[in-house]
Amino acid sequence: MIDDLSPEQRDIVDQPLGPIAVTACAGSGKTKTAVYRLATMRQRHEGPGLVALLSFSNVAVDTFRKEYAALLRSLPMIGRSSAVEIDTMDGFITSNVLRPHGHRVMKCDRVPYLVEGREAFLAGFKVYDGKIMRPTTDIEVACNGAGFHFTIGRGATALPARRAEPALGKLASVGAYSHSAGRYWVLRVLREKPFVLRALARRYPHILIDEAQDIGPEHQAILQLLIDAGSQVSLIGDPHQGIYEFARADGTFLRTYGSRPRVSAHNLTVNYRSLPDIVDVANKLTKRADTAKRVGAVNRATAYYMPFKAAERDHALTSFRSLLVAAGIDPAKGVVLCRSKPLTAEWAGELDGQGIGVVRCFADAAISRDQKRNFHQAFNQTGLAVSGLLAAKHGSLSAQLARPADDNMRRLRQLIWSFVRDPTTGLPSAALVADSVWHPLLLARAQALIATMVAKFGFEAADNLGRRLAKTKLEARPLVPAAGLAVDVGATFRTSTVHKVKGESLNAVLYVAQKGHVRALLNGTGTEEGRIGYVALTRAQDLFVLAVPDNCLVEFEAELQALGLKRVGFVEAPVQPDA
Ligand SMILES: Nc1ncnc2c1ncn2[C@@H]1O[C@H](COP(=O)(O)OP(=O)(O)OP(=O)(O)O)[C@@H](O)[C@H]1O
Repeated sequence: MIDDLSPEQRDIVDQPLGPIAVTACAGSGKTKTAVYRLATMRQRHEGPGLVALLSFSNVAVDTFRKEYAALLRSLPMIGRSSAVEIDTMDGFITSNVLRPHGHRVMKCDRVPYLVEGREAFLAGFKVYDGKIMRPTTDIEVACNGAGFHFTIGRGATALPARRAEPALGKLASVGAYSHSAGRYWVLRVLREKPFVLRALARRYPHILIDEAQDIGPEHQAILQLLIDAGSQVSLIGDPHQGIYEFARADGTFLRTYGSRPRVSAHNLTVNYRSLPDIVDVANKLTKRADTAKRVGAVNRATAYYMPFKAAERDHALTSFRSLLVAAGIDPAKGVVLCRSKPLTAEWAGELDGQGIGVVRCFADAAISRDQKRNFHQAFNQTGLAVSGLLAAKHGSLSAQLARPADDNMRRLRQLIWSFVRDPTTGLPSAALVADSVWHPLLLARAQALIATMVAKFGFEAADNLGRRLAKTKLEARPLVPAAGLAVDVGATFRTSTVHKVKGESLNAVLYVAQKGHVRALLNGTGTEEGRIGYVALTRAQDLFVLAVPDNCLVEFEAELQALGLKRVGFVEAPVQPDA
């Protein structure tokens, strides 16, 4: 069954059942290794319980599910057992602990639900930070050994437990929790209700965690409880790709796990994704000696740096396009990566959002639908807006829409989907001038939608819909520029933050760096900023271009060249034979 694995992958897959730790380089086939390992674990595990494969993004989980299903189809001898579970780490703890058992510590009379932070009813849930009242959903909970440490706000102001815990408890009493509070409640369930922990460890005797460098202290504490209760936990990941330090995930668990007694440690050192020049640059950054499986064309560089002027974005993009054409890569496959969301929006040509509160949510939904073509996001944003037009007691509407539990909720979901989909009768087009054309249409249609929800679904509307739907901060311009509506996707590159493309393989990458990002990249993977640059670099299969602000080029040029990057200036696109 493991013919198409490399020897080092096969060795990992073939290990006896029991905890293992795999430290791997970028592009080393962790996905394939994890999926095959899951299959052999399942095959070897006798007795009750499930084998779980957990990761940290929905995209990774979808990929694992597809690849595992394909593996099962191609290998009838391992049976079509369904006794594996593939989920995100948060999905796993939500469905196994929070939803079935959260009420035991949250003291609520309903199934707990996640709030995003913008739901209107949250206005009634605030906490005093010693100076001002702040939203309870802004409380960050950190696991602090056997206890917890609470902070709030951008400055991470410490919040005493005597204030934080009652505030979290009040929100929990209506069933609501934020992302951060969710992990707090899970830990409390597992620590305070030992029978839940025992049952969980029995149900999941083997757990394999992918992207294990992203395990933060709270997830680690949850896993440690499971290990102590008898689960065998294996980790696979790349410590150089740890880019969730804001969630205090610094890769320590993965780096040290292999030295624990009874945990066998392994490495993956062959990069199947990138051409050798790119792997060489990656090796210099990580001080590793990984090898490239692919072979590059003679005399063609694949890793470049390119000076650019901040005010001349189009010029830089044209140069990137020329490089793609010269390398024989379809320009539509080029991806522009940026460090931050605002920089990404700037390079994608997006304008700032408009409106406030509920109207801002509707405006964001129109932009998601008409510019980003992301209908799912548009639906979620509309759900949030609609819940802001209903009485506070319907605060869990967005969560219910995401997982409709009965026919009534399914019908409502359809109604809201029709509103989202149709710019002529529902959510008005983002191409309309926001304050004078888009807003009056939205006002009438959103009020009609709420009237239907009241009459046919028994909801209660919020007070003063007109005020909630006011046109404050809408401007005399469309929500998106006319060009942003172009369906000609070939003309524009996909633009993304580095975080969003983690785990992906991309043909060609333009990493748009600011001065600090270049410095961090050159310094290697010892800092999170450096690891973000490393993740951007290692997504590239055939071409990597680092865009460096021209006013700091002199400072960096020698180091860029020492790293193995070649300088590119403006390159004319060769004339196409069929042009
Ligand atoms: N044994 C193999 N032979 C040939 N190709 C392989 C092998 N294993 C993996 N690959 C290919 O290598 C590429 C990279 O694999 P994958 O995306 O799983 O890498 P990864 O280890 O998750 O990388 P990263 O952590 O950088 O995202 C994929 O295209 C995959 O099909």
